[in-house]
This record gives sequence, structure tokens and C-alpha cells, in this order.
Amino acid sequence: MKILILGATGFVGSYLMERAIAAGHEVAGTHYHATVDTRDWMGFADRLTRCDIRYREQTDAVIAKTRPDVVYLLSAQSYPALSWSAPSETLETNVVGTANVFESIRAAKIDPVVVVACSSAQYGEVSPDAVPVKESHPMHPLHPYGVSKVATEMLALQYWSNYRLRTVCARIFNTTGPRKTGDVCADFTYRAARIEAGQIPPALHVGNLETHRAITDVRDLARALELLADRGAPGEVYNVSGSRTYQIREIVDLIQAAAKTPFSLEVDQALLRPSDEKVIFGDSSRLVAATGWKQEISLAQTVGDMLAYWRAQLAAGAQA
Ligand SMILES: Nc1nc2c(ncn2[C@@H]2O[C@H](COP(=O)(O)OP(=O)(O)O[C@H]3O[C@H](CO)[C@@H](O)[C@H](O)[C@@H]3O)[C@@H](O)[C@H]2O)c(=O)[nH]1
Repeated sequence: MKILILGATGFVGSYLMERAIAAGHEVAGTHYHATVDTRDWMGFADRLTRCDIRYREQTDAVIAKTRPDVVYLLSAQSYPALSWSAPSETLETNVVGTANVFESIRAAKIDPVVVVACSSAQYGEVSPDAVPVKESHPMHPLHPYGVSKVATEMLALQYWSNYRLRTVCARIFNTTGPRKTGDVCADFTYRAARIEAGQIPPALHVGNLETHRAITDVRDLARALELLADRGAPGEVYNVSGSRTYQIREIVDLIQAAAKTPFSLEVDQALLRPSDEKVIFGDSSRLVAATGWKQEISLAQTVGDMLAYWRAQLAAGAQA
């Protein structure tokens, strides 16, 4: 099968790339910014093409060259916080870019399945009595990134209903794992690894520990996306969420249990946010019913693997 991963050097894309190659598919990927440490997989550089999806001639070129059976559309400005300082770029990449990809597919007269990365950010703040949130819940995004993903998804659904372009939308909830930077698990495990390495004093800086998140390991997410490519219904939307929530405090406990050096906690005011969703938790039963997906990797294993990743990175002299 010919697989094209748009955004192959991003966090999720890098895992899909590795898995698709290991499964023996004919795989091509695109990159724009390398947001992950690419040293461990740039052996696949010959499969990568640079593509800025904001430019139609670039999406035309990559689609015409690869003529894929399956497309994973992961290229995006994917940082909610950055979307406040770069709203236009966020919308251009995530909305105009999505339209460009769809138009390039139509122009190439091919009929691939297109798995589209959408986001739990589309829901915005959900009251605790409405979780786990279902796909039918109204969308009230809190930032331009969330707005962009609502539009991405609407385009995907429209291209299915108007042109029978086989789009399958995955509303992706908090996902983490080795190579992730900037989320709570990555920040905490990086700091714990630095404490172990003696680079900082044994006090873990933390922000708000009271919120709750359902967190999926990126390897489980990659499997969910593959299953959606295979068994998802075109024109349908699927939550991909962890099956239970953790209070952030519990994540600290898991890291404390896995760390080699004990540490105390220090609340850092700079890490507290002006607004912070109390709980983010999705109902994945539609995904489970359609594909049989289930989470296989525990959060304890995920944070253990992330610690191991940071230890190796620090030993190699890298920074988060
Ligand atoms: N990143 C981070 N978060 C911390 C820290 N200490 C506490 N937290 C808390 O840990 C929780 C999870 O934060 P993140 O992992 O950064 O993710 P998020 O804010 O829940 O989720 C983002 O992604 C979602 C899914 O895409 C989006 O829906 C959401 O809008 C948001 O942008 C938040 O309540 C945050 O305040 C820290 O040192 N670093």
C-alpha cells in the first residue's frame, strides 16, 4: 500500500512513519519544521520531501508524485499557545493548507482514504458533568488553534459530502510519549531526568496539579489512526481519548516512583496559566465500536519510557 504522511517529522507523524515502513508499505513523508529530534530516524531522509501545505503547487507536487492510497494529514501549526501570536499563520496552515491537500487529491484524480488530525481543542472548556465528552457535544474553541481545527474538520466533512473524498476525522485528545516536548508529561520527565543527572537541584518545578487529563500514549494513538484508515467510515468524526483521567498530581506520583533520584515539589508561579481546562476527557466508544481499538500502554509505562528517553538525550547533550 502507498502511504503518504504529511507532517512526517512531527511528533505523531514520526511514529506513523516508522510503523508504516516497518509494516513494509511504500511510504513517503513530508516535512516543514523538524519538531522532533530526527537523529534516530533520519535514516529515512530519502523518503522525505519538504512541503509547505500553504502553497498549492507544493501539495500538488507531492500528491502527484506519490499517488497515495492512504494519506495522514498531520501537517499543522499545532501549538495552541502560539496560535495567539500567530493566528493568521495558524489558520493559513491548518485551513488553507487542508483545502490545498484536498484540492491536490481531486486534481490528481485519485481516491485515497485521508485521515485528518482534528483536536479535542475544538470542544473548548467542557463542564465536568459533560465528560467524557461525546462527538455530538457543541464546539466552543478557546483559541485560534481550536478554531482552525473546527474549520479543518468542517472542510473534511464537506469534501466527503460534496466530492466523496474519503476523509476520516480523528479528534485527538492529550497524547504524549518519548520525543514529545512541552506538555506536562514531557516537562516533568525532562526535569526529573535533569535532577537525576545533577543538572538542577532536586525540586521538581510544577504548575497546576489540580486539573484532570485523559492521556494516550503516542504509540496507541498511531495504532488508532491506522485503524481509522482501515476501518473508519468516510465523513465520520472519532474521538481518540485515553480511557480514564489522571489528576496531574498522580502523574507526579508516577514519575516519582520511576525516578532514580527522589525530589520535592515546588510550585512555580510562572507555570500557572491564566485559564486552564479543569478536565479534558473524551468518549472514544465510537472509535472502539468501529475499529476495536483499545489503549494498551499504561501511563506508568509511558512516563517510564519518557524518562528513559530524556536520560539518553541528556547523555547525548541534548536539551528539551
Ligand atoms: N505543560 C505543562 N503543564 C503543566 C505543568 N504543571 C502543571 N501543568 C498542568 O498540566 C495540565 C496539562 O497541560 P498540558 O500537558 O500542557 O496540555 P493541555 O493544556 O491539557 O492541553 C493542550 O492540548 C489539548 C489537546 O490538544 C488542547 O485541547 C488544550 O487546549 C491544550 O492546548 C494543565 O492543567 C497544566 O496547567 C508544567 O510544568 N508544564
